[in-house]
Amino acid sequence: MDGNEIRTGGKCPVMHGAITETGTTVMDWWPKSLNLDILHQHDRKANPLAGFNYREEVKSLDFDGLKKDLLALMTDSQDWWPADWGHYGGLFIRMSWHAAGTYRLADGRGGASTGNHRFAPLNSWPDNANLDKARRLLWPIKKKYGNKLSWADLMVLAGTVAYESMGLKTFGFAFGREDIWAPEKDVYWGAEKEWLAPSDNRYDDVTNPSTMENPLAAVQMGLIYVNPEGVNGKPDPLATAQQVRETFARMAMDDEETFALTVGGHTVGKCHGNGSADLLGAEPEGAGLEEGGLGWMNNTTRGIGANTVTSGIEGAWTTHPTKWDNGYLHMLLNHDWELRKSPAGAWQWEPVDIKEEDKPVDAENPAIRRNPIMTDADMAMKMDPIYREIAERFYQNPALLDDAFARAWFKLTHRDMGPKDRYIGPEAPQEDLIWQDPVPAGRKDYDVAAVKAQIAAAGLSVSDMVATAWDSARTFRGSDLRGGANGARIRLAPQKDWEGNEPARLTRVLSVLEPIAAASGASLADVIVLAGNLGVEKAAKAAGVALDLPFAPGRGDASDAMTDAASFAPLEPVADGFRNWLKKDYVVSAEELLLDRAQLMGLTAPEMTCLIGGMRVIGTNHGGTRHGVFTDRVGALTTDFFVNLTDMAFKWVPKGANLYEIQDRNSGAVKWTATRVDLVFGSNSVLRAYAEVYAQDDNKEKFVRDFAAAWTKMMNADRFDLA
Ligand code: HEM
Repeated sequence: MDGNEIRTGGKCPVMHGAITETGTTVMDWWPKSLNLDILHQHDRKANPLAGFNYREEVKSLDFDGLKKDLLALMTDSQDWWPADWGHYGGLFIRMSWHAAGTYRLADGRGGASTGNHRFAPLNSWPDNANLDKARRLLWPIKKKYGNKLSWADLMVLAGTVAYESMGLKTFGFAFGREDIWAPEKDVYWGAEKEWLAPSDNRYDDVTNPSTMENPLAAVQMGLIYVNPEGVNGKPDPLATAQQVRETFARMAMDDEETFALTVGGHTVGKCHGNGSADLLGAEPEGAGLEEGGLGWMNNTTRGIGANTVTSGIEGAWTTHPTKWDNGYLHMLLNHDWELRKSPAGAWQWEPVDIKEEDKPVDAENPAIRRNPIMTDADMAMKMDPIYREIAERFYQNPALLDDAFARAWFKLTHRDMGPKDRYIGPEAPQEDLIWQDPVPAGRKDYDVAAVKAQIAAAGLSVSDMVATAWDSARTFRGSDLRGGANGARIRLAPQKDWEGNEPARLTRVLSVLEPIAAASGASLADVIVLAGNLGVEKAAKAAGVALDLPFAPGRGDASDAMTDAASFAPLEPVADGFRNWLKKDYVVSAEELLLDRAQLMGLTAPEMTCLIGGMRVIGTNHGGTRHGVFTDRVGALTTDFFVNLTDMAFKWVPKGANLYEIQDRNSGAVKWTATRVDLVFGSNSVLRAYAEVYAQDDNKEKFVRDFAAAWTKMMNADRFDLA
């Protein structure tokens, strides 16, 4: 049935006029229109626990009781989904890893911190087959601990406790991941329209993994990482090694971490492919409602236990798959391996020759022994020279693997939680780790008013102060809670040299602010923000509005030693619609980049509008250009940007890809120049509606107040100590 049939009183006997299915939305009619929805996800109205403060409440969780219950659950096999060898550890670990492993460094999106694994598309990715069962097995625990335990925390904890129950000394665990209640709308998982479409779609050259489209990290649509059977399903461990290296690097893992994770991951559990994938029903999102939200059901034969089909590969990696031991490297390094097909028809490596007692027993019948297996990615750990060197080293000294794995597992599962101050619970590790971007606490006891007075007397321009504070704060992204003004990393490499930070201007401004910080005891991070606030207040005053921005001291200054310069590279802006700047060789549409950045910063569409309108009249434009200044009164926080944008006295004339002239419609005289980003606020129907609000005569002061609120939100975005 389609919409026309309903409206013409056609075939549908029941009157209903709402669009209850996607497929006929505005975005379908005009696929190129800006998806402002990404700025307004996770509405309070969709949250059944609105007003509930998870991060406070989880502190009173019965941590010990929960852990005991989880340990008991590990070996409490259920008839509806029996545990392999009577232990669910492998399944739960795979669930935790798949929840966390979608994280990618490039934009910080993905990862385990929101519980997104419950929702589409992730709940139905081919690679997540049968993890719906893992979540269902956890339901009694979730039910018991209720609101005090989020799914997001539980899914990561289950894998961590599984490792403990199998004998690994973990590096710790932190609670504090708050659940979302609807699928994320902002995450780009790839352009393919078909699951597991060939890798070639997302590489310029599939033989050169670094050419994978950014910000993607997985090699095919619907996979978390690489294809276990080889590049495009063709076994070749050396080629797979290259893809593993790139994929894990995009998840922020180096060679040793990647090796430790793969080896440690496959030290326990098994692959499932003892049957035919053709007998499986649809994935959860596409399955009939009688499946109760589960997917991949085999309703024709016994498709559980030893007959489960998940990846299609069949077998365990080690002799004792429910024990944390050195069995994986023992198996991998001491046997020759040959390619065979699993019962489900997947490529897998099996030992040419193996002693009977070294084989793992069947997952259900201990009287039968089965061949161990290696995936193509496992073989990469032996065949690739760099991984091989690590393999030999870790095999000789298993304690190295224990430590490397425990640390890498902790990083994998906590990377997107932000700084360690946000960790909750008795087992949260205290050690400073470089990937947490540590920042020491700054002083709060200095005389803020006196410092502000010194800045005011130092003679910096409004534009200098506002632009520097903005550049310091704008790296913040809510996706993994990195970046931001705290730490004043803008004075350290690599940030101080980023083109978008205008190094010459930055050096000049910092040379004024640094002595003020040093003399007062305030951190430079605080002084930069204070200067920005001062600039905004001056601009408001010039527009006739008295403004006294709130300021909370206490930011700290980070050090070079605790800054992993390489991992900051992805935070570099290549475009900043707020500062009206786009790297010259960047071809993506400027307004899409603006939207992406606003989403990462956590701004709503009205907040984004205010900030753009304010920046344009304050005149912070990159390099001091006049593009998009849009006012004759630069430096005053007026509503001129919106007034002039909506005034029919002017016409917009394209002058190149990104530039426009704003001409007087009658005389043709050029008044100002603008960029695409400016004009989107006059042309997009929604953004124009916002622009009109601020162009109205009665909202001049409201604009200043709204700008101030959005500005303050940005300056404090990374003040987790204030939350
Ligand atoms: C190098 C990339 C990796 C590849 C290609 C890969 C591939 C696979 C495949 C094909 C399976 C079988 C799934 C099934 O049929 O049930 C599997 C299972 C598993 N993987 Fe990985 N994996 C990788 C990395 C990891 C990592 C990093 C971890 C955790 C740190 C991990 C932990 C597990 C566990 C515990 C299982 C067993 C699941 C069970 O017993 O039900 N894997 N992996």
